[in-house]
Amino acid sequence: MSKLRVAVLGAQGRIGSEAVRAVEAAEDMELVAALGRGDKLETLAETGAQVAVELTTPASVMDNLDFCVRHGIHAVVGTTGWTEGRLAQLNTWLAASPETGVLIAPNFSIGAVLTMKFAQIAAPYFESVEVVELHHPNKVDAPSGTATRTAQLIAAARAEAGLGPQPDATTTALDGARGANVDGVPVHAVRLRGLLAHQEVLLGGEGETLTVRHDSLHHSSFMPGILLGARRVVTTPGLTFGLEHFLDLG
Ligand SMILES: NC(=O)C1=CN([C@@H]2O[C@H](COP(=O)(O)OP(=O)(O)OC[C@H]3O[C@@H](n4cnc5c(N)ncnc54)[C@H](OP(=O)(O)O)[C@@H]3O)[C@@H](O)[C@H]2O)C=CC1
Ligand SMILES: O=C(O)C1=N[C@H](C(=O)O)C[C@H](O)C1
Repeated sequence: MSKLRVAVLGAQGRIGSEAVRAVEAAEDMELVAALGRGDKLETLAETGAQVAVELTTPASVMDNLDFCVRHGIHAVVGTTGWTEGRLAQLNTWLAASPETGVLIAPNFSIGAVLTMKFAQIAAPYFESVEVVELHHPNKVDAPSGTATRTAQLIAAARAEAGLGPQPDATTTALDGARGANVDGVPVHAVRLRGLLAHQEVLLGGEGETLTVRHDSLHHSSFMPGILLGARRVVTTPGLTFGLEHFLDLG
């Protein structure tokens, strides 16, 4: 059977360099391009890449995806910075290239995907919920894509269960003291040397709390998700948001 032809964008970066090694080590894949900033996107077409793994920056990702979708190259995207406007733009591009698939995964690690799922399940049963994400200090965006997605899922689960606003008597606060407000869920971002990627979801009800915590201790935690995404995206046209759609989580 022929190997899946995979390219990595952001190949010299922290996660991109790990993805290059993972693709090279995968028996069913061939690494056909490893591109960094300034490299020509035309290389993707010239090398016959079927899937581009996009691991760059929020400032670069849209131009890269525009090129990929126009050339019918499927994409597996870990880069953060997704807004409603950006997703709408991407869907417009995909509508003009209906055979092409794009997976955007706020987090490729199975533990992080499960954290989101567990938080979603727990959310209707607790009056209060806050998200704390903790990352290495070289991270350029805050809050993390994972924390933003987690808060959105929690907010949707609360709304569906008919829960109102959270209790919070704060009337005076320093800027940022209560975190970022993502759909009514406070999200706090910590940047600390020594950390990689971590998240806690704190849930509180009368007389009890529940904490769901996940730690990515090495970039290898993201690799099985990236490889799974590359294998599945080629037969999944359109936009898929979240790796959970490629997992059987029940
Ligand atoms: N979904 C997930 O599971 C994960 C997502 N991420 C996300 O992935 C992204 C990358 O993270 P990280 O590796 O830590 O960041 P890095 O800054 O280490 O890596 C980004 C790399 O992309 C390069 N780059 C920038 N623009 C382009 C471009 N147009 N074409 C090709 N390469 C480009 C940068 O080059 P230069 O240094 O020259 O600017 C750099 O080498 C972030 O958005 C992060 O949040 C990270 C880990 C897991
Ligand atoms: O920048 C990182 O490192 C990470 N970014 C992603 C995010 O913003 O959620 C995923 C993971 O947290 C690591």
